[in-house]
Amino acid sequence: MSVADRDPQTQEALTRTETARGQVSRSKGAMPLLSVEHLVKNFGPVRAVNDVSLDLFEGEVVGLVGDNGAGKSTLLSILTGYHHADSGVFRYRGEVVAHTSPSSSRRALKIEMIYQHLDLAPDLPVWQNLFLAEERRKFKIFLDKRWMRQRAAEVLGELGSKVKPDDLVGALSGGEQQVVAISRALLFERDIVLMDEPTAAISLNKVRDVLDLIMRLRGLGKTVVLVSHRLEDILEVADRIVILRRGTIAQILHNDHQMSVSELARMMFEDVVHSGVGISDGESVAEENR
Ligand SMILES: Nc1ncnc2c1ncn2[C@@H]1O[C@H](COP(=O)(O)OP(=O)(O)OP(=O)(O)O)[C@@H](O)[C@H]1O
Repeated sequence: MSVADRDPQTQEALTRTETARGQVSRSKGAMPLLSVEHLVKNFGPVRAVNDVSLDLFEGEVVGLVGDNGAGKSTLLSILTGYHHADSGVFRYRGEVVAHTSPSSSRRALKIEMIYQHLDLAPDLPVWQNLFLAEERRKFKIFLDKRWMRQRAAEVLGELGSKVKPDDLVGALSGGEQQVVAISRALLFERDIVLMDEPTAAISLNKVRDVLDLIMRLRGLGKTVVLVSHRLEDILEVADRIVILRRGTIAQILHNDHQMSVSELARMMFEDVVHSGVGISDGESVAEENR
């Protein structure tokens, strides 16, 4: 598509990505928290992730968007160690990390994944859910319940939640359960929180709470990667928006909070990578970042 074929609204939005490119360049001095370089993942003949390079910085919210099948979930599942990349490099604070498993994701890359269907045990209280499989023991034998309850109360407080450590998870609302899942990131001092469609399964009036929670995490210096089909949520909270198309980063936009949902949707589906209007394609932006 030529520049002349593009409607004015889209052209205006595209021009704004020039600013995105500049902003990313200006952050050149900052060391990325996590860099992925040239990630590739094939499922048989399907290339789900195709040469993806991306830097994540401390205390930013990155919205990851794309059509169905664009590769969003696969990219997240590589970051969580659930899937292995066929090739690619991971750097945490500049150091190359051999990232091969969910445990290396949590411990070496400091990533916590919040799944859409929150992976919580409804019959257990909040504090037990928080420490599930990572309980603290006294003298290596007895569960240190007092300490765990106290830590649980502290992190819930940091997130500004009214949820109590002894509340039964099954009795909490969807939004409150999100708080519990996210609390684990604080408890175990993860740096990066990946969220896959966190607002898809909750009632509309609780969406606000989840978006506030994301902003609170950002305020605490955490990096959040948010995958969502609700573009209005992405536009509200993301600092940068990464558009994936057929496994490739098509664009990285700086969110100036001026873009409309329809503009972003148009950019998701419009083939602009090779349009020659100076739009930052993923690879060149990632290169600039380094
Ligand atoms: N386990 C798998 N086996 C085979 N193909 C897969 C597998 N997981 C994903 N794919 C394929 O990889 C591509 C990317 O899928 P992925 O689920 O990552 O996309 P997505 O952007 O998350 O899509 P959606 O928004 O629909 O969840 C698709 O073509 C999909 O069919």
